[in-house]
Amino acid sequence: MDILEVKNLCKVYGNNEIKINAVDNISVNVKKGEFVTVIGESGSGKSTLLNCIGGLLNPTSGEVYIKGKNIYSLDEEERTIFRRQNIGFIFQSFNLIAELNVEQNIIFPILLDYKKPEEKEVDEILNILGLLDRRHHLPSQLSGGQQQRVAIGRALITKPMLILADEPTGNLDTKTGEEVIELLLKASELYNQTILMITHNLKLTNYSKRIIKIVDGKVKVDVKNNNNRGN
Ligand SMILES: Nc1ncnc2c1ncn2[C@@H]1O[C@H](COP(=O)(O)OP(=O)(O)OP(=O)(O)O)[C@@H](O)[C@H]1O
Repeated sequence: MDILEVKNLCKVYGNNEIKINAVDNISVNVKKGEFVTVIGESGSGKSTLLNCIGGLLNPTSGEVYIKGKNIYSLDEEERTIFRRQNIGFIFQSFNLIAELNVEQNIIFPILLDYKKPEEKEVDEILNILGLLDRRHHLPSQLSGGQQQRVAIGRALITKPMLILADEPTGNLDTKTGEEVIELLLKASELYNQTILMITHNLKLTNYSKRIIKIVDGKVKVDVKNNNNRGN
């Protein structure tokens, strides 16, 4: 079964006078374990698409199935719980909580579900992301690349099947960006997770087997990349 099915998705911003078809009838399927990069010019609709897929932004029409569940058939509260349990988000601005240390930031999503984090699993994530010796540091005491690794840890800790990443390397230099993506792939392979990642950095598409190009809210190209290094 495909982990993600997007059917005839549309998102229109504005009203009759100024109407923007930000996502214009997109249908796309993604299999479990796939790493897909999403590219396209600024304003082409990439973030809108990702936010609709992630249940953060209600589409105007169309359907999003995750693990066979139509997420927009759920009410808001059900969707929030489903999202927390099944989707990990990584954003360009790391969105860490300044007052919490590395370990506390990573386990935060588990605490939100009133669960107790497994020490072994936290150590495993810290280890794979190279953060074991930073576990008690605050975000302000970390480099950009380290902060993004914490954000990745936070996205992975609940072992969601789907990771949605919006320009995760946008605030990092090229080398750090590549290192972070390599760690993201290593970690997600461990849990057989599916990743949909928006990037402006075409070099990063080399890591993925599949590239989707968005033009004016539509899927223009959906190709398999033979030159992949990751996955
Ligand atoms: N809240 C909003 N209200 C009105 N229009 C919006 C809103 N958010 C986005 N848009 C418009 O929708 C279109 C798609 O925007 P979106 O942010 O999805 O593009 P993007 O491809 O992610 O761009 P970028 O690469 O610059 O982040 C753009 O024309 C944008 O101006």
